Amino acid sequence: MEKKEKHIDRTKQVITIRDLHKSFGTNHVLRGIDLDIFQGENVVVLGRSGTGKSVLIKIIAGLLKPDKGTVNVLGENVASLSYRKLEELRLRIGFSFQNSALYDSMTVRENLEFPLLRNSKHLTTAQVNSAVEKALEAVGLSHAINQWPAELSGGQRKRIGIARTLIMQPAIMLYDEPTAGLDPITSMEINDLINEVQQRFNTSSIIITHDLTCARATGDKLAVLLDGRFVQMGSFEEVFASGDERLKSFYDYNFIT
Ligand SMILES: Nc1ncnc2c1ncn2[C@@H]1O[C@H](COP(=O)(O)OP(=O)(O)OP(=O)(O)O)[C@@H](O)[C@H]1O
Repeated sequence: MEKKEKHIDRTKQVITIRDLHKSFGTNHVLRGIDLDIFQGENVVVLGRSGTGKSVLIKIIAGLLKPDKGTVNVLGENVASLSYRKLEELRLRIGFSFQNSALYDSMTVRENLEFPLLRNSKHLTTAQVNSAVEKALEAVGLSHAINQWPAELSGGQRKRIGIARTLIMQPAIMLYDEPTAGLDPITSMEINDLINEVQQRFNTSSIIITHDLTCARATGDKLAVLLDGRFVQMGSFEEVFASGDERLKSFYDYNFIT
């Protein structure tokens, strides 16, 4: 799918990170990260395994505490939030993690209802049904509502996982390796879905990936993490036209025509 016209609102900063540091013992993982993400913007984070990409998104979601620096998400300084405020903030962040598996013992409908019933107890049955139908429609799987996860393909399960996240109407989506383990055609469909979610719900997203086709298809901006810092930041074309040897050394990007 061609990228549609983007609606990035550069007056609305959704995530602002300054001089972020994080160590585990002597392992100094993040060594001064700066990042700005605007409303409606998709940012792809690239980097070798173990460079701290997951640590970064866990800090953004308040699951890990920074050692130094500031992380502002949706107007809140994450490190200074009380437990209750952090819970409220997390409800506005959708996680599509590799291991965010569906519950096999629940139908698709029940999987989608689960986060709603747990977090929005005041909703009527009609409101829950409508939210489930809307989320399934957004991922193109309305017909799967009564199916079991085991009856779905890997790509369909990924879509249902994204629908389960969308049902909470997040302002920010965090995708951790969304195309990992999927064939190229299914991967392209997930890339299209990431863009559709961005267009339709005006979300800002961080997409962690090793898949350069995904990076090119979904990223308005790419940030390349190396040795705890972003060493490149820009559009796909800018980053890969840079001729940076550090990129060439670990990405065989010649397969992209
Ligand atoms: N809770 C933790 N305790 C101790 N060390 C951790 C913890 N979480 C992450 N690390 C370390 O931080 C470093 C970065 O890990 P992280 O999972 O962020 O890498 P990544 O870039 O996401 O890798 P991959 O691409 O393989 O998922 C690794 O050295 C890891 O061992």
